[in-house]
Amino acid sequence: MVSAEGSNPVTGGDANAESAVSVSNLEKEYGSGDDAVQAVNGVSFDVERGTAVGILGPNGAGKTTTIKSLLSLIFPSEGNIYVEGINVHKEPKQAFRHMGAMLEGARNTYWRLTVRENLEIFSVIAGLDYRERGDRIDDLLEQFGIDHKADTVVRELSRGQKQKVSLATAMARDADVVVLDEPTLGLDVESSLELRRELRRLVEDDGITVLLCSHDMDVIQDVCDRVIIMNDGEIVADDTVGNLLDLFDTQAYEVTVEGELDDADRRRLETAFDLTDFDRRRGSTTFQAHVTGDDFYSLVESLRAIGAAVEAFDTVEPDLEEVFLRITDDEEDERPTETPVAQAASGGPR
Ligand SMILES: Nc1ncnc2c1ncn2[C@@H]1O[C@H](COP(=O)(O)OP(=O)(O)OP(=O)(O)O)[C@@H](O)[C@H]1O
Repeated sequence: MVSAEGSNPVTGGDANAESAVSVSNLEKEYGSGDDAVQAVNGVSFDVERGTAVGILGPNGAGKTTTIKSLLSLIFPSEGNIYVEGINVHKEPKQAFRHMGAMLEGARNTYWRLTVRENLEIFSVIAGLDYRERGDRIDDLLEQFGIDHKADTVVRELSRGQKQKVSLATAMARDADVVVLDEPTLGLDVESSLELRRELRRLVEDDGITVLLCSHDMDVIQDVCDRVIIMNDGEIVADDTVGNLLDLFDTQAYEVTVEGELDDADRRRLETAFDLTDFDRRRGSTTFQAHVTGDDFYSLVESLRAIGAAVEAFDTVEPDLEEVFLRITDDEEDERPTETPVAQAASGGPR
């Protein structure tokens, strides 16, 4: 597993004083006996104050279970979670004073109440007095661009507006740590971009710590400093977005050869090299070659040997989606020692 530089693994269940969030050896098993499901298996990570961390993973990876444990909505089988140094399961009320949550589908708001009433409730919970509340609510309405909807009931808002109210209520609590589950789900491009900008602003200008779970890689790439990738209840990568992209940088090439490569040649090449995304059309064949160093030259030799004239070799710039797919595919293939992730974890080349 790749570890984020500068992060401090937590051991023995102690809170890490430097961290806004500290999760150690988290385990959660649902059910029992033959029906038992190990949803989370030994997950540990820290989130530094004033940073944004994204949790990515395929369906069933254990992301929601981790988030729900953090919000104390479920009790883990093992492990400890601290928010601002407070154990969320032993002292949930104290921990909640520091936390705001935005759950998928704006489920953390009261849909029958108006936007302003929702913000009132959450600022009362936050302990703000009457005068502070008025100012805070006006600020939030303006900040999130929903002041014109202040007296509308949440149920009647668009999806994007509901998401904004949901984030505003999380902020009404004056939270230090905001936990978000699929914050941009169902939003149009413009609203999604706006919400991403707002989240980044909260981190950079207000020093808020953000932990967000999303299937939307663009959101994670735009908002987060660091990404944790989970698979099968475990963390399989944990590093800065930049480092994870670097890990796969210049390791893939898009190769275009003249002619439509026949199946026998394709199979021969695939046996020797890691090739993907074959596309035969209009008199040429394109594929991606995941090769490094000497393998690159061997591939050129092999193409020459089968008489395939190379039209173009382009470096493929990986995005987070590519990184994610390759890391989780490698896990599925149970070939961890051959992956760049495993190499990096063992101190190998990056
Ligand atoms: N209440 C429950 N009872 C039994 N099993 C559960 C329960 N909740 C989750 N699971 C199982 O635990 C595993 C992890 O689920 P979890 O919802 O945490 O994954 P996830 O990464 O959030 O997935 P998704 O992206 O689909 O939301 C899955 O195998 C799921 O079926």
